[in-house]
Amino acid sequence: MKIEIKDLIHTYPTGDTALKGISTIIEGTEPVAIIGQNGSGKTTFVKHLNGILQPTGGDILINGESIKDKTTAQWSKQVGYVFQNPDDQLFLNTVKNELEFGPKRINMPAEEVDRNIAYAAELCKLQDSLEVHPFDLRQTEKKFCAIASIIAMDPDVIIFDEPTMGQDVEGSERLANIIDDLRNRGKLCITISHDMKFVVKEFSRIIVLCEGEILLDGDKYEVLSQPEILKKSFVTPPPVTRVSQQAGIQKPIFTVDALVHEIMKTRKKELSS
Ligand SMILES: Nc1ncnc2c1ncn2[C@@H]1O[C@H](COP(=O)(O)OP(=O)(O)OP(=O)(O)O)[C@@H](O)[C@H]1O
Repeated sequence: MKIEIKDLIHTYPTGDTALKGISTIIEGTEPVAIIGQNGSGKTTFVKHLNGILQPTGGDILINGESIKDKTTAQWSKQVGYVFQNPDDQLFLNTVKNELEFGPKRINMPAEEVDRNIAYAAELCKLQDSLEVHPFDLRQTEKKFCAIASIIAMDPDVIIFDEPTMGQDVEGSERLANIIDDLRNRGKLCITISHDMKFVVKEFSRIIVLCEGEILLDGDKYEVLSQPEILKKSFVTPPPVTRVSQQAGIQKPIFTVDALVHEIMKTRKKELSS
C-alpha cells in the first residue's frame, strides 16, 4: 500500500483553508500517528484518504490511483474510516447488523462475511454483545462497535479518528492490541490522537500538523527531539519525556524504565570517572 499526498489543499465552502498544501508519502504497514492542536487540519486531512472530502487543490494517489477517480463507497473497500463519534456511524438495531452491513454492501461472499465478523468481534471483544442494540452499549463500547464494523470490511488501510478519547486504561490497551493485530495482518493503521502516551507507545512514525501544514514528519525519536518546534503545534510530549528533556537527556525517553536506565548509566559513568 502506498499513499502519496501531493500538495493537498482543502478550502471549505465557508472560505476556511484547512489544508494549505500537504505533501508526504505513507507506505507499508507501520502505523502512523497524526497529531497537532485543535483545528490544525487533522480530520480534514484524513477525510481525504477515502474520498469523504475531495481536494480543492493537489491530489492523493492510492497505489497510483487518484482519490478523485472513485466514490467513497468504492474506496471504502480499500480504506476504512472510523468516525471520531460512533453516533455518527452506527444506525442499525444490533451490533451484528452493524458488523454485517459494510461487508454485505461491498458484496463480500457470505463465507467471508461470517469469517470477518467473527474476527472483528473477537478482536474488539464484542463476541458477547452481538445481539445488543448499539445504543445500549456504553459509549466506550460503542466506539469498539464502530471500529469492528470497519474491520469487518477487511480494508487495507484503517483510519482511526481519536480512538482513545473517553477510553480508560483497559480501552486504550484493547485499542493498542487491535492496532498491533491489524499491523501483523498487513494492514496500515493511520490514527489521529491527542493522547501522547498512546502515540509514543504504539506508533513509530508521527506526522505533526500545524495550521494546515506539516510541521514535522518522521520517526517518533526524531519528532520528539525537537521540543521547540513541537511547541508551535501546542503538542506536549508525555510527562516522562519532558522530565528527561529537562534533565538534559538528549534522546527522547518514553517510559519510566528507560528513564531509570539512562540515569543509572550516567551515574555509573560519573562513578567510574
Ligand atoms: N465543515 C467545515 N466547514 C468549515 N470549516 C471547517 C469545517 N470543518 C473544519 N473546518 C475548519 O477547518 C480547520 C481544520 O479543522 P479540522 O477539524 O480538520 O481540525 P482538527 O485538527 O481535526 O481539529 P480537532 O483536533 O479539534 O478535531 C478549522 O479551522 C475548522 O474550523
